[in-house]
Amino acid sequence: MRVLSVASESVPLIKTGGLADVVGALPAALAGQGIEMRVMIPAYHGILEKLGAVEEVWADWNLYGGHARLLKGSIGGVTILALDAPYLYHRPGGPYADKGGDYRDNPERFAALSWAAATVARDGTGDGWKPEVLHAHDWQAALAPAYLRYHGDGGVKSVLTIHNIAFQGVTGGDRLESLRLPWHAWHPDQAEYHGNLSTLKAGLVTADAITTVSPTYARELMRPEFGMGLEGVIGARAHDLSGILNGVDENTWNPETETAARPYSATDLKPKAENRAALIDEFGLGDVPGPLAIVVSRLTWQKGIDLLAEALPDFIDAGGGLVLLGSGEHGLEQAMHAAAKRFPDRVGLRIGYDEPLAHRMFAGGDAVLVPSRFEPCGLTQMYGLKYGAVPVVAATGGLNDTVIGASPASLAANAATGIAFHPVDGIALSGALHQLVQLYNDRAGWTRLVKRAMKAEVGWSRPAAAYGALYRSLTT
Ligand SMILES: Nc1ncnc2c1ncn2[C@@H]1O[C@H](COP(=O)(O)OP(=O)(O)O[C@H]2O[C@H](CO)[C@@H](O)[C@H](O)[C@H]2O)[C@@H](O)[C@H]1O
Repeated sequence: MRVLSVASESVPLIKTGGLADVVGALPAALAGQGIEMRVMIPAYHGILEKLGAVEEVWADWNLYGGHARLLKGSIGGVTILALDAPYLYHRPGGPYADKGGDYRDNPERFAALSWAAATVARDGTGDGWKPEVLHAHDWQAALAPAYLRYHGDGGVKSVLTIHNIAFQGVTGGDRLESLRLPWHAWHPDQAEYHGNLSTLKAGLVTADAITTVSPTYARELMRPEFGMGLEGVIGARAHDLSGILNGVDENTWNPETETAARPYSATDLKPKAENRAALIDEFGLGDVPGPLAIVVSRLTWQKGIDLLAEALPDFIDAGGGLVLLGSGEHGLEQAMHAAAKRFPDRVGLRIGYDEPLAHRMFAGGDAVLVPSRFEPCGLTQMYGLKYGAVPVVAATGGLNDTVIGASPASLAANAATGIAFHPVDGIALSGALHQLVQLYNDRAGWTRLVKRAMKAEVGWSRPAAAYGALYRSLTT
């Protein structure tokens, strides 16, 4: 089976968040299911250089205002279709924004990506490749299923995956025509959204199947607290919605083959203790008698970083330490700067984006904190499991599906793999950090917990089988 995956980012070419990890990992994961997946992304500045030799497989003289070409290349064994439209994608800033804020033509930039995807899915590419399924990710690609529905699908089925409902591609209704949507799409049952247009909604009402990245988030999305205005639309499609957990790329995230730190395994944890000491040195901390917690995250309200700032003093008081890597909202960066200044021996901070450092942190940390207010799936708690950095998570979304929280019962049954707290507020997080210190201080019990976490299944084989089954159910 052939599947065209279309998204705004994919590792190793371009990444701003977890979406890129998942889009980049799917093709290799699905190859084992007999599925040939090609990935279509915009050819942002610098992408073609990374691809090397490319072949033109489609072109359009007027794709939302210019001449666009689809260039086939490959990276890491994955076939990439890069949409080369410099008038849309060659910008000095990031993929969505620069210092001045979001690009004003984002709706058209990603409509163009969606249009190209729908067109080549329907008609095939110049090298004779035609998919049976188009798999679109998030609002940036969500118009692709809509174009198939409104302009003819040529027998191609569509799947739309929601990685984060907070981003809905909302724009003015006056863009209906410029986004090549028909007049009948301007309707509350279609793309109209409270007097505006939502590209995500357009995809949600037109895709043959909808997925999101965990079973718990699939259920949460139908509730007003999580659906962010789209709960009714999603509820109406409950029969076509499934939650498929993300996996972790175990070639990249594997303590046994780690190159950024000393490699280790569940049967030989000694190097992990050396990594811990090296991490404490790297951040210039003093003695940390309790657990050394890590955070690798975008610093946003979603990720509960403000709750962490609130709960931190008690944790430090109980002997804990924290190293944090991330960037994001100014106020949250300031709050973490203040904490690092207040507890220079126990709190280390690195504002920025640094993958090798992230590896060193998981390899040396005792626990990873993920206090998210909502979390569709979450990847860092799974890296934490794999690396024996025990996850301390809010019991929401995919965090709820991947971590078995410690309780007297789950510990006695030898089942716990982390700590889960609810409700998602500073008091409950403080309680969870208190539990972390207690568990850590029972050294034999702690080692058992670390080893159990490291055995949790977080790879791609199960999710890949679920996607394979979904594609087959649509095409047979
Ligand atoms: N400063 C930094 N330096 C280095 N690496 C950093 C970093 N900040 C973040 N990262 C990395 O970026 C990725 C973030 O992925 P997440 O799944 O945790 O969240 P995100 O909210 O971006 O993704 C959304 O999509 C994904 C994919 O479906 C869902 O898992 C998630 O719940 C949803 O919110 C991880 O690989 C993490 O290690």
